[in-house]
Amino acid sequence: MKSGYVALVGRPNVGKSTLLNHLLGQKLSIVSRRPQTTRHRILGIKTDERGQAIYVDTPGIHGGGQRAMNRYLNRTAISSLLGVDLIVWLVDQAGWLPDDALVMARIKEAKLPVILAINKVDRLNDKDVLLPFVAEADALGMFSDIVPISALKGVNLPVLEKRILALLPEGEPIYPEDQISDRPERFFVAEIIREKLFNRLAQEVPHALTVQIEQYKESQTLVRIHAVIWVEREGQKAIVIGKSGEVLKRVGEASRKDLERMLERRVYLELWVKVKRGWSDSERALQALGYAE
Ligand SMILES: Nc1nc2c(ncn2[C@@H]2O[C@H](COP(=O)(O)OP(=O)(O)OP(=O)(O)O)[C@@H](O)[C@H]2O)c(=O)[nH]1
Repeated sequence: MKSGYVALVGRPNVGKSTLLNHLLGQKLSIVSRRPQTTRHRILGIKTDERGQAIYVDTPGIHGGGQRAMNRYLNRTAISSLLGVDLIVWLVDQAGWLPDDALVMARIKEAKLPVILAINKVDRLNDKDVLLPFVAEADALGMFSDIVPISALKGVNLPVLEKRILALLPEGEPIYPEDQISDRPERFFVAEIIREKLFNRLAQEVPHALTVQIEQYKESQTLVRIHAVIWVEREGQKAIVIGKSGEVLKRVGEASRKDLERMLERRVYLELWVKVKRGWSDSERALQALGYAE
């Protein structure tokens, strides 16, 4: 049997969450059209007869931006390379971008086997267009494998998985076979609420928003959840609440539906919107909200 840790790295929006969800066959991390929605390191665990691959989903390693949230994201991305056995680097079929140079530098430092997965090839009518990119990547001499994939359509994912397992060390499974994550349920609860907010408020309240679960009480038939949505300004609070509370009501309803499905129990969900000025730019506020490592 094979078993080990696989770091999934790549710049924001390249399709890491989509790939992870597809490989695991479950919706674990948030998928969004907006970049930088994966703030947490999520372990997705896939066990089959060949072995166990433990995926570490890293927030995008990217340049620019000196704010605390960006620093946090960069730190987690780098620390997620410590202790892994293999790196899968996801890039877009359109080619390298300036940010990719940063990722490349990190990966070289890590001195681990690297698979380059070229994603979104479903966007290409003529696959030959990829050849120069593949040749250029190959010439770098830093990849164990180069695999074109479509995370969205599931193209070539069995090949990718096969290569991943081939490169993992021999070993017995580290986690129980039926475990798919190491995150507590309340983490997924916050992620689901945040996903509904992002879906609803796409343009209006970008990253200045986070969800904190203040209370999580379960009985056999019911889960009572009390969540606070933190924003940075009064104006954003008004947007999240909406006219006569419309937005918040819809977000609550959509979240509750998903939560009841996930938790297989009735859910009583209470949402509050609160203002904490400058939270995304304050290391201390980030720690208080659970973004500390
Ligand atoms: N056409 C196409 N679109 C894709 C593919 N994979 C992902 N996408 C889309 O790309 C966007 C970003 O995907 P995500 O999976 O959220 O990207 P991510 O890398 O996890 O992004 P962050 O959370 O910002 O780190 C979404 O709109 C996906 O539907 C693919 O293979 N083909």
